[in-house]
Amino acid sequence: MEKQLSYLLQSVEVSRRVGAMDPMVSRIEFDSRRAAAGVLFVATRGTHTDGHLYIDKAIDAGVVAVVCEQLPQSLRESVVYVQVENSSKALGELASAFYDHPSAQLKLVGVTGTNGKTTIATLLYRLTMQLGYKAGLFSTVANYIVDERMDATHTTPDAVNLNRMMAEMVAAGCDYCFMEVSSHAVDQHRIAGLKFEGAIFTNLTRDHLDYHLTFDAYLKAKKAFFDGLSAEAFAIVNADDKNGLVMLQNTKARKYTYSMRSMADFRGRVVEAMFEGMQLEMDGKELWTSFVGHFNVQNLLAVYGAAVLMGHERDEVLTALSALQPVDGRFETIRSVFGVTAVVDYAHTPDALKNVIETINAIREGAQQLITVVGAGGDRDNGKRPVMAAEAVKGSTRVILTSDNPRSEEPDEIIRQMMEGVAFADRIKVVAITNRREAIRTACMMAQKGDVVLIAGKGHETYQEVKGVRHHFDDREVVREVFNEQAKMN
Ligand SMILES: CC(=O)N[C@H]1[C@@H](OP(=O)(O)OP(=O)(O)OC[C@H]2O[C@@H](n3ccc(=O)[nH]c3=O)[C@H](O)[C@@H]2O)O[C@H](CO)[C@@H](O)[C@@H]1O[C@H](C)C(=O)N[C@@H](C)C(=O)N[C@H](CCC(=O)O)C(=O)O
Ligand SMILES: Nc1ncnc2c1ncn2[C@@H]1O[C@H](COP(=O)(O)OP(=O)(O)OP(=O)(O)O)[C@@H](O)[C@H]1O
Ligand SMILES: N[C@H](CCC[C@H](N)C(=O)O)C(=O)O
Ligand SMILES: [Mg+2]
Repeated sequence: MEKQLSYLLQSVEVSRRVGAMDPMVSRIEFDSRRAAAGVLFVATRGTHTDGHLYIDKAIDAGVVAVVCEQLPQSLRESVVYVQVENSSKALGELASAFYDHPSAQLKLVGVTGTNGKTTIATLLYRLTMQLGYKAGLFSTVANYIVDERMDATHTTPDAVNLNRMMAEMVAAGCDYCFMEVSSHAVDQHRIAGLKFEGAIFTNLTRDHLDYHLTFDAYLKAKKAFFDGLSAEAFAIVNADDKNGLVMLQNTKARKYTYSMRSMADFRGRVVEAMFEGMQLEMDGKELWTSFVGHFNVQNLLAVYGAAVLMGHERDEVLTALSALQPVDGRFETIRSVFGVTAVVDYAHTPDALKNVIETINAIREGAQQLITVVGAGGDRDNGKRPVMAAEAVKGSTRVILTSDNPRSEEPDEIIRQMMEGVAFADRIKVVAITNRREAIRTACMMAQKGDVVLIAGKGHETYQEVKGVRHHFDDREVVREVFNEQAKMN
């Protein structure tokens, strides 16, 4: 597949062009290490370095054209230079044009917010497939083209990979595509040039302040997604979150809300809750679902609302919702033969942790203990560490602080920072066990019949990242291992 440079540039606002040739472009790359003959190199500014520094290296590797924000001081004759105001944005637009605007050939729905994105996007994908359509998915856990699964490296891939995979979805006959839209992706224009049919907002609470620096900047990144929607798109937001309506302030899209508390276009409430699931009332009808927790009612309302707005029949959607199963690593329960329930959950923000703990406390019986095992990621927002520990202590009988992808940091230092959030009087409830396997083992050993062990933060992850190396690690495997040993010892 090749495209003429002039064709690609029709989708971009060009400030200046140097070089009269109109070469054929075989690929678009934004990393000079992948540059080669026939490539169009887009120089983008990053968080560690600046792609503009590698323009000459890319040319040495044979690229035919360079898109950049600033022209190099000395220009070479073998290439065409294209100057644009924002090259990250241009990258999205060029990638979209290169793959023949696949997002316009799909009904594309994006989900943003601090928590719930993976859950909602995955459930929409599964529900749509269940209704008989072909669909694609971009999520933190995995990407899908119809039934074909691919590991995901990011919550939202870069613009080139996004458009490449969307083109594959089109070729595979997909009508729909569901994707998570992370705040990083909006900020870095990974979604520039995409045509969205709909957008969903879940909630906004503390996370990623290492990157965005202030909560306001984080909010603005999420809102920019809604500001960029077209008038034909729908925007559906959680009215129970205080920033839900803020997302709708400047959007041209058709506006809808969902809520468990107030008047909204899509409403729902819990009739009965237990570990196995919830009986819900949605849109005036009752249904059984295999999900637990108030936050999942909000997630299911978002799924229901979006499905209805995409034109599916309400009753059919409710029937399909009832058949859906929880997403990998989200409130996954494992029972021991001694009546201990382990819950493995991806709660890695203070708000998610609070919600999961409240959910467990609402359904466990009073006399039983909740033992929480939790850590906080290295090289990520360190301000959330003490708050996560405080949330864990508030709702649990005992807490074991441990490691969760320390990355380049010292695990004990992360735990020390978490411990700072624990009031002196509560320290008696808390122990630190740096080795996550030992932490989980200890929690399972401490638990008695009827107790709940919450293992938070890693959910579906199958690795522990230490000093740049990913070691195989799976919370669920460790729990099963310990429970099996206990069963054998008996
Ligand atoms: C902080 C961040 O988001 N970084 C992303 C960003 O890279 P960067 O800004 O660090 O890039 P850089 O290293 O400064 O390089 C700048 C430019 O120079 C180019 N370069 C660099 C070196 C060279 O020799 N030649 C060259 O051309 C690079 O290709 C790049 O275009 O752009 C890259 C390409 O799109 C991403 O892979 C990378 O994600 C990193 C790996 C990452 O960890 N991102 C996380 C934080 C992230 O994106 N998370 C979100 C949300 C997670 C969630 O809550 O679910 C996600 O969507 O996954
Ligand atoms: N609507 C919600 N509100 C608050 N917490 C939620 C909600 N949905 C899920 N959670 C909690 O957040 C965790 C992560 O959920 P999910 O993976 O769906 O979120 P995400 O937005 O995709 O996260 P990430 O930013 O890491 O991709 C869950 O394991 C659960 O504890
Ligand atoms: N996508 C999020 C997930 C964090 C999950 C947690 N296990 C961690 O590694 O911090 C991030 O990269 O910040
Ligand atoms: Mg996600």
